[in-house]
Amino acid sequence: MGEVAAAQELRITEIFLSIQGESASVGWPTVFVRLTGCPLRCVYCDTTYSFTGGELMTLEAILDQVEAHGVSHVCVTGGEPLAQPECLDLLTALCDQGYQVSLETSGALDISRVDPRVMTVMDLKTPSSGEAHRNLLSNLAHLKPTDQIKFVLAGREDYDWAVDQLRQHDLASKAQVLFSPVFKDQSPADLAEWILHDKLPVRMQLQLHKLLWGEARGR
Ligand SMILES: C[S@@+](CC[C@H](N)C(=O)[O-])C[C@H]1O[C@@H](n2cnc3c(N)ncnc32)[C@H](O)[C@@H]1O
Ligand SMILES: Nc1nc2[nH]cc(C(=O)O)c2c(=O)[nH]1
Ligand code: SF4
Ligand SMILES: [Mg+2]
Repeated sequence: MGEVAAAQELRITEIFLSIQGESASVGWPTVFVRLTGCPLRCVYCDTTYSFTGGELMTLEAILDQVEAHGVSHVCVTGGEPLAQPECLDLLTALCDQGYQVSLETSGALDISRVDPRVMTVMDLKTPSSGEAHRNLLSNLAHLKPTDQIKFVLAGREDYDWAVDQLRQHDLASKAQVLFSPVFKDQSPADLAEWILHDKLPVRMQLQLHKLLWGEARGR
């Protein structure tokens, strides 16, 4: 190494402005920073284009691009953002700049070192995703009441499994719990009826950006 430490770089698929379509921040104008790469392969994944490619960017260049969009909410997603260790420094730098920062993560990587100012949205992968064996249950101990535990569901088996997880781990006492249908693979109306029938303490979610714009990339 020379005298000056190498600038930290992250591999980035895209940075774009949109309406937050998921989570408890739904509806806010938000800058999305989508990190490249994911060690999971959920069968329903709507972002497979983020698995490879991307562009190396310095932390400084990312912060500049975020700032240029001029809004106060930032969502760090992917791919699996925590698969790049430098993501932790990006999250802290965004918080230091005063943004309201959320993180979308698969729940398969350790969240214990995520800056406590970040709102973490942690997926618990359902059986139909094919990746439920990757869920890191030790993450549950690191969630704050303002964080969210998310189930993305396709079919009654996923639903029954999610209800079981909810009760077994008393999830509603740890964070807000979100139930969201896999786009086109789960009837939202059926999901709503199941939740009401069981009077579950969960928030149902539809992906607002897909209602607005379909499956367009960078939205
Ligand atoms: C693309 S992932 C990126 C962050 C992280 N890898 C994860 O899985 O949470 C963001 C969110 O989109 C959800 N998602 C992906 N494909 C979807 C689909 N077809 N329908 C509904 N939600 C989907 C994921 O379950 C996750 O909650
Ligand atoms: N509008 C919009 N909102 C989102 N919230 C989470 C997203 C994601 O891909 O993680 C996402 C996305 O891709 N678009
Ligand atoms: S963890 Fe997220 S990005 Fe990775 S395959 Fe699953 S939904 Fe897609
Ligand atoms: Mg998305």
